[in-house]
Amino acid sequence: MNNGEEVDNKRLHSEMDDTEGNEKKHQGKKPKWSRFPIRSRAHRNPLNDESAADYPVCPSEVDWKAMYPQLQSTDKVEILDVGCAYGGLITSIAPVAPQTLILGAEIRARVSEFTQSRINQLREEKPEGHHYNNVWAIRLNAMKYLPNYFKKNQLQKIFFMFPDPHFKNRTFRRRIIQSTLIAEYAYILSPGGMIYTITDVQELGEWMQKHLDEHPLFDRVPEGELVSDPFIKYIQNSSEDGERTTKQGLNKYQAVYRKKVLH
Ligand SMILES: C[S@@+](CC[C@H](N)C(=O)[O-])C[C@H]1O[C@@H](n2cnc3c(N)ncnc32)[C@H](O)[C@@H]1O
Repeated sequence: MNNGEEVDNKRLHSEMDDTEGNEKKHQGKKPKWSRFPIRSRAHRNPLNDESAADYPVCPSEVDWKAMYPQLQSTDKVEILDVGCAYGGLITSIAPVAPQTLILGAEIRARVSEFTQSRINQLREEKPEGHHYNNVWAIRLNAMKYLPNYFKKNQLQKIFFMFPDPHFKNRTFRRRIIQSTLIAEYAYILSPGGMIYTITDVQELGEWMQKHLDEHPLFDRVPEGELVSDPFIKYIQNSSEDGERTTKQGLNKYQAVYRKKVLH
């Protein structure tokens, strides 16, 4: 058991609680980026991706200071958004968890560059007085290179918001939630750390839940417990797909899991 890491997760939630006033201030005042002036192929094949030479060999080789200008030596990323696209979720939670380093991982290079420009602009404009120095996004194929960036037990939260559904049987192995990858997510998550999933595709929701339910290192967090989770409303509406599905009135299938604390 690692009490330190469990406490960290509680600290993170209380950070969100402490900033409730701050959070209210931000509601409905999120910077508007209704137009995304880039075109990028909607899909890349994550299994056919670039070579390992494009990535740092291990977490200590990553230039974190270049991403987070106010980084202190003990700071580390604690929240990861996999498939962050244009950064809707990460830029929404940055002001309400101001002491926490948040990273978005996006496989499409042009999209991650766009998200970086968005964050740089937020850093300049400081809407609502927040500095946005605690958030960044990188080009990263999360199906292959997460352990190059994150140490064992490092993260408190991983978000999978509206991942690509890959509908055809022959492309199921491209889905971001599956047994071998869940083992990798478990490795980089702290004991008590959480995985958040949401999709508007029922079949994919059932797939993600089945695979996470079956994994011995995770327990599903009961819906009742999520009522008091300060992050839950952000997974519903703050990413671009979250906004889109809300506007379209689509059903959303969410499930949250906690990594077991083994004694
Ligand atoms: C359907 S979009 C959802 C975007 C965002 N999460 C949202 O809720 O609006 C899925 C995103 O995941 C990205 N993606 C797909 N496979 C990925 C991978 N292996 N690693 C990182 N990003 C990936 C895609 O490029 C795309 O931007």
